[in-house]
Amino acid sequence: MVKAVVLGASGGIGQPLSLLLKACPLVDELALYDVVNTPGVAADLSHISSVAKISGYLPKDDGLKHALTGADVVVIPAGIPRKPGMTRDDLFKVNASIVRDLVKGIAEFSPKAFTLVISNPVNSTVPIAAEVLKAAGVFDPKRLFGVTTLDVVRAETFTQEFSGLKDASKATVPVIGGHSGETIVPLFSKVSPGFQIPADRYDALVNRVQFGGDEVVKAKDGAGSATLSMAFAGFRFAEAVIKATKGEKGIVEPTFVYLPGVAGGDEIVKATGVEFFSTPVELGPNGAEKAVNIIDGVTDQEKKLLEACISGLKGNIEKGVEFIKNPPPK
Ligand SMILES: NC(=O)C1=CN([C@@H]2O[C@H](COP(=O)(O)OP(=O)(O)OC[C@H]3O[C@@H](n4cnc5c(N)ncnc54)[C@H](O)[C@@H]3O)[C@@H](O)[C@H]2O)C=CC1
Ligand SMILES: O=C([O-])CC(=O)C(=O)O
Repeated sequence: MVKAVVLGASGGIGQPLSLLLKACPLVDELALYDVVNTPGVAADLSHISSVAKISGYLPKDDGLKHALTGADVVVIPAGIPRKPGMTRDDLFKVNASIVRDLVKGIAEFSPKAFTLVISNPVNSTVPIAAEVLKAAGVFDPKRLFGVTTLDVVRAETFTQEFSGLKDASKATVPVIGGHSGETIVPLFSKVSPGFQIPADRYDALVNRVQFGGDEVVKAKDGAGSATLSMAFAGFRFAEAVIKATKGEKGIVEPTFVYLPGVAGGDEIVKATGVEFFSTPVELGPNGAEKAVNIIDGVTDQEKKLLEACISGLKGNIEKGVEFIKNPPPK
């Protein structure tokens, strides 16, 4: 039995993500929670003739508690998206407390659930989630993930003309670091099957992966950021976690984790100096089984990208940790 929960289920990401989870035969029960509109979204999805039993909750009548009780996988796309001219960090003011409060609910009602954080800024919201779980005494680093899959999906898509693959998702194009601008580091030297990026296209391609989110924000012109591609990516990662819990072997996806709590993570902390980092992670029945170090042997160009990534990431992580350890006055 797998119970999946979406917190922020009525939003631009939440609705298509809930649709994909409702259609997934691996999901037996799906609970939707949001501050608005969940009864309608749940009623709509309930007419779909798939396996998952669906329910929708609002904050009233202990909605969060009922949504989370018995959860195996909780996906969080709650919070405001960017408008043109904003950075992801500009979302911190609003989204930090949204994520904090939802994760407090997870700590109380479903402390063993796999928690997948989509809400931006991921570089800070995941450290916030970790600190909340730590404070409640229920933090298991193998069960907390920042969802950076959209960066990987973009990298696969934007390199398709070089990989030559009809189905770009069949390529492995590792993207590591964090999830904003220069903290996003595609490792084109580590693609498989091996293919070459022409030198004169390298900078533009790196930039497109790092700032792919801006492309969508600009095109939506004030109506939000990536939602459909994010729902695809969020579902891909959630499905990978679910398949791994069911015993499927060999599933490796980049994700933003607390490295000291994951096997192999210390080596990456030593190499990067940061404790939260997105790296390919082998998934298993208990979540993040192993953090794979793919930094060794990167090119000089990639080393430079990593330096910029790490200096940006440090501040983002610190900001999230501080938000819980030394909360701002109300
Ligand atoms: N990790 C990633 O790669 C990506 C992350 N994002 C982020 O995902 C978040 C959501 O984006 P959209 O779905 O486009 O925004 P949206 O505004 O369309 O939806 C957000 C939903 O969250 C709900 N919400 C707000 N406060 C809540 C609370 N306390 N509890 C439960 N639900 C609450 C809202 O009612 C709304 O339905 C944003 O922070 C965005 O930046 C977006 C794309 C990619
Ligand atoms: O750009 C944004 O704000 C949303 C996001 O994280 C992405 O599309 O990668």
